[in-house]
Formats: sequence, C-alpha cells, structure tokens
Amino acid sequence: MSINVKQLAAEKAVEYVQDGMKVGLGTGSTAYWAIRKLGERVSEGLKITAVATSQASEDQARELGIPLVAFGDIDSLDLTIDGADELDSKLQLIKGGGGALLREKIVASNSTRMIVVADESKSVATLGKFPLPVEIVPFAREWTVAELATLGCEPVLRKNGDELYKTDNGNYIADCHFVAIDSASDLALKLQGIPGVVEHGLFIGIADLAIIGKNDGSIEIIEGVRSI
Ligand SMILES: O=C[C@H](O)[C@H](O)[C@H](O)COP(=O)(O)O
Repeated sequence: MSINVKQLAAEKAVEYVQDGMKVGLGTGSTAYWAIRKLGERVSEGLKITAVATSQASEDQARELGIPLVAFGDIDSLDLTIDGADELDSKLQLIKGGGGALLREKIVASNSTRMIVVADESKSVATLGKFPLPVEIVPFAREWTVAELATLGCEPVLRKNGDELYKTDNGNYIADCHFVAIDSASDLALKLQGIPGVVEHGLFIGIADLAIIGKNDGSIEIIEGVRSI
C-alpha cells in the first residue's frame, strides 16, 4: 500500500493543536487532511474554534462539526495549518495554486504560528518553477497583467473552463511564469507596488515550521526563524 505523504505531514501538524486554540484552516489537498484529522479530534472532545481560508475548507469543516467563527469575530489566531505549492529552506513559500492566497495570507499573518504542510515534491532550492499566483482586480486586468510582465515573467490569466477563474473574493488570478525567483523579497516589494495587485502568493517570514512528508514514510521538520 502506498503512503499518503500529504496525510502524513498534515496529521503530524494537527498534533500541535491544543484545547482552547483558535485555529486557521488552510486550503488544498494537503490542508484537507489536516482539517479531517482536526474533525476527528473535535469529535473526541478537543475544544477549538476555527477560521477557514476558503469556501471549500469552510464546507469541509462544517460537515465535520468543527466550530467555525468569522475572521472579523476574533482578534487573532493561535495556529494556522496550511499547504504550499513550493517552499524553500528559508520557509519562503509560493501559495495560491488553489486560488485561496488572499484569505490564506490574511489568516496566516494574524496567527501567532503557522505550520506549512507538504509532500517532498514541494520542497525546492529556488522558488519559481511553480507559476506565482497573483490576485488582481477585474477593473484593470489588462493593464495589471502588462505591469506584471515588466517584472520578467509571463503572466497567464487563470481560467475555469471558458471563463476567467474568480476567487472567493471576486477577483482574478494571474499565474506568473518566472522559471526562477532570485530574490523573493525584492519581487514581493515590486508586486506590492503595482496598484491592480490585491495580493501575491509569496509568503515570506510567515511560516514558523514546515512539516514535510517523504515518500519513504519519514517526516522532515524545518524550523523557521521563530521556533514553534
Ligand atoms: O490556494 C491554495 C493554497 O495556497 C494551497 O495551500 C496550495 O495550492 C497547496 O495545495 P495542495 O496542498 O493541494 O498542493
């Protein structure tokens, strides 16, 4: 039987959740396993409240009986567990492959700690092979895409069938093909300087710990600057 490495990493991360915590629920196929495990622990008596980063995660959590609150109803969160599309050894991340980067960044930034969970294919020496998702306002999409291209990438507006893909916030996603990102922090500053950009998928200095599930069944833990 083959090992589910996403499940392995996600379930390890759920061990960090304690009674009374306010927990941020990530989005995607790895976060899915964390939410599932949390649901199990809640049914066994764990007392938490949670904030979801997408409609999909909210629906899953509700079905599992995890008590949910709106982001606006709490001051801050204790711990967020979320996946990533790429991560490097400094725990810089690319996120947003599932389109949830804006809420994910808001929730993770308002959490005392963030654990990123991933399978080993996500771990890279240099970010950028995965196209960087950038959430942009519909109003100026052509201009914003042209501005993104000046940063040295090929931006492609994400589609959902024949239509442009819309995020849970009603915005579009430009997937920016860079090949390699030499300095994630420089690029983040440039992206923030483009008015039509709502948010980008570079998470820098946000993750505290990475839990990586490996194909041989082991788990690698990488600590960020702040230890957990
Ligand atoms: O928008 C989606 C998120 O950033 C996901 O956490 C990311 O795309 C990783 O997803 P998965 O665990 O499915 O590879």
